[in-house]
Amino acid sequence: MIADSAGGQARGAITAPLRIGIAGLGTVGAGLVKLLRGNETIVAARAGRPITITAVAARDRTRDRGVDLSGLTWHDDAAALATDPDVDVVVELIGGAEGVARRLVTTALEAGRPVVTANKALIAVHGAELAALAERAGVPLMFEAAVAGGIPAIKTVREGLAADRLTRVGGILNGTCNYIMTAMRESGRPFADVLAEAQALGYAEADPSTDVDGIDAAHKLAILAGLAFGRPVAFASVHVEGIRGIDALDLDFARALGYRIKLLGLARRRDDGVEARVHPCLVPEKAPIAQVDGVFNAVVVEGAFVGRLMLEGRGAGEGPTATAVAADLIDVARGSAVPVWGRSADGLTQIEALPRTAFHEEYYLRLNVHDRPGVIADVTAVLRDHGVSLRSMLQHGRADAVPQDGTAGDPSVPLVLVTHRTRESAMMEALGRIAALSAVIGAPAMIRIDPG
Ligand SMILES: NC(=O)C1=CN([C@@H]2O[C@H](COP(=O)(O)OP(=O)(O)OC[C@H]3O[C@@H](n4cnc5c(N)ncnc54)[C@H](OP(=O)(O)O)[C@@H]3O)[C@@H](O)[C@H]2O)C=CC1
Ligand SMILES: N[C@@H](CC=O)C(=O)O
Ligand code: NA
Repeated sequence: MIADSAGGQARGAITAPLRIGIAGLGTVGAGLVKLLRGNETIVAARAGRPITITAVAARDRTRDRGVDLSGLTWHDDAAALATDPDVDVVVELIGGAEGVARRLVTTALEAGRPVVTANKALIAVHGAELAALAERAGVPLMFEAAVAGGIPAIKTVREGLAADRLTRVGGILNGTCNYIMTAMRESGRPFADVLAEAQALGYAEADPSTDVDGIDAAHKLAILAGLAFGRPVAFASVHVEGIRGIDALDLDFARALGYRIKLLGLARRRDDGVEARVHPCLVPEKAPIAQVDGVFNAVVVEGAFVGRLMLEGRGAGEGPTATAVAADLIDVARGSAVPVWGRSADGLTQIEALPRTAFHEEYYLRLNVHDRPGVIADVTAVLRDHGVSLRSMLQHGRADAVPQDGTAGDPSVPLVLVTHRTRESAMMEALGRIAALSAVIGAPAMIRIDPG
């Protein structure tokens, strides 16, 4: 009986190994095999019994994964792990909100098997229904690796801070994007080169656009916000922007203004609802989060009683992620289980996040403008009309070379404006009008400013 074997240590009677089946033997799956074997004694001592791998599944049986799989049952259909009689706990490390990962997790929970997964897409999109399934079956569904890799983010928010009313959660939640922007800033290397490096290091998702378009960070933010605010956040309501629009010029201007650019996830409880969004932000370079570089993530939480805390650690890669998966397995082996969203799934409804028109921020704007008299007056007149107040302005010299739009006429120059706090609805309207000015070339760049 799974319930007995999973609850062994609590009753102090069962020392039989916890038998696990691993679906997915890529970066995380192979990393987990190495960790469980390399730290076998430590893991057994902390789990109260050995954790042994009995079965595995992946697509390509012939691929060398750098780990010895002899003696393990191989399943061509990963979903078969859910009903393998020699598997007590299913470990899902394939990825994706749909397809075989969803089928495997659903079938395993329906069959009364505990599940451990690193799959943020699955939990962010289907977390409410999976929580209900897990609760009905009375088995744990664990996903520490899904958010911020090796940082114990789930445990901290759901258990460590369970007594507080949390008001804010978020941070740097994607290692690939942070790695790319750090390298671009420090060495001026091109986006594509650094992305290829992040993929080779095992940081990126199977489809790296999930990382660079902000979706992976949004999955993690939706999960964190759901835990912090007690109800899952409807994933489709999370506002998402990635890093493709960040130009090397913006990194330089940010530096000149005393900021760094970070892709941040921000979820806040407000009187009128919950904000949940992912987008690049300028953060003051002295803010602790601005110092979090490379593959490192930072999880920031604020609560009425606890105040503010920030956890920092590696957010992606084999070792850190495998550590988080193994920690969940140790919890399952010990018989400790916490409700998926920190409270009963019965009647749990989703939160719809507020639309972007409700945001209220300071903004950095970069325009490419024809360098001719009256341009600044035209731009500032639009901002005035929409009640947007300017804090500072930067124009780097005069471009006396060829115009950037390739046409004859005035040369073009970047013009950078920083505003005071304003409603995003006003900023959106103003930007629409600014983009239509004859002196403005192409689409303006807009990046929000966060105190960090
Ligand atoms: N990489 C990281 O740093 C982190 C990843 N995660 C999450 O962990 C999970 C795994 O990520 P990662 O290890 O990087 O991914 P990889 O792409 O490295 O590995 C995916 C594995 O899944 C297997 N697989 C894919 N499709 C199928 C299928 N239809 N049936 C059976 N097996 C399949 C692949 O098989 P084969 O090898 O034969 O092709 C491969 O072994 C994802 O949910 C990811 O979001 C979470 C935190 C960090
Ligand atoms: N692709 C993700 C991996 C971990 O979640 C990232 O880069 O952070
Ligand atoms: Na984690």
